[in-house]
Amino acid sequence: MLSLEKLQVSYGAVQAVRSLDLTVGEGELVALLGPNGAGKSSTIGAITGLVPSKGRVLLGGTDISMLPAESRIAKGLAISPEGRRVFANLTVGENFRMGAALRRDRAGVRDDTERFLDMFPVLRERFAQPAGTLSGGEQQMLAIARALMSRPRLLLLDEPSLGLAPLIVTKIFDFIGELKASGLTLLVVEQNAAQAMRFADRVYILSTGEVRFVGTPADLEGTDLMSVYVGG
Ligand SMILES: Nc1ncnc2c1ncn2[C@@H]1O[C@H](COP(=O)(O)OP(=O)(O)OP(=O)(O)O)[C@@H](O)[C@H]1O
Repeated sequence: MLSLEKLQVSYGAVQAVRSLDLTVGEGELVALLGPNGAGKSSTIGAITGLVPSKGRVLLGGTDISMLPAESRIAKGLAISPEGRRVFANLTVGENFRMGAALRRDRAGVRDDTERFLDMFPVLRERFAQPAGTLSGGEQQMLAIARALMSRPRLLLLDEPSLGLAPLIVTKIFDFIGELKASGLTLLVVEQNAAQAMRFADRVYILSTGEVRFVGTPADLEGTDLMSVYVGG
């Protein structure tokens, strides 16, 4: 579904990502782990087209490297950004509609809205409330639901656990597990390795812009890679 070939991201003299090769198969959940400054957000930015990069980004076999960010969304990419960036002044309902802005199937949009409100009942209670008044965990749920409203082929989740209480983090990852079970393809960037590994088929560990490990969570057991690079 996603293939990164020799991806490079530089900010002036800083090489944030160096020749990264990464794949996410259809229906797979891949976790991208690594310490602060490893290049995880830069990788996500390069996939969405919001950060300039070199190398190739293929979505479903099609090279999207040259496409602007909005065209990539139209091709089936969606992101729940780091820091739960919802439209704070818009209501929860309006955030849902923004996520579905490119869709023309009204009945489908209605059905999906109901589906995600069933999954996150608290968002139904807050439907008419400005998103900025939600708690951190509620905003994270909304950011994910909004991304899902575009009916993506591939969902990118950038640090869904950031700044949330452990109980909420577990809830968010339970939901991510449900999304995977429904057949969605996911790339999840996380500092919280234990949660990310619960449902991951494969794990990439990135440090200073380079891959240090690729394999299954089981392959990681018995190595000291987690404590060396991720601290857990
Ligand atoms: N706009 C920028 N200008 C200059 N350097 C940047 C910029 N954005 C990121 N960097 C640098 O690139 C490197 C990778 O940053 P990136 O944000 O991709 O890492 P990360 O793995 O997402 O880290 P974190 O987990 O702390 O969010 C870091 O050294 C960072 O300082």
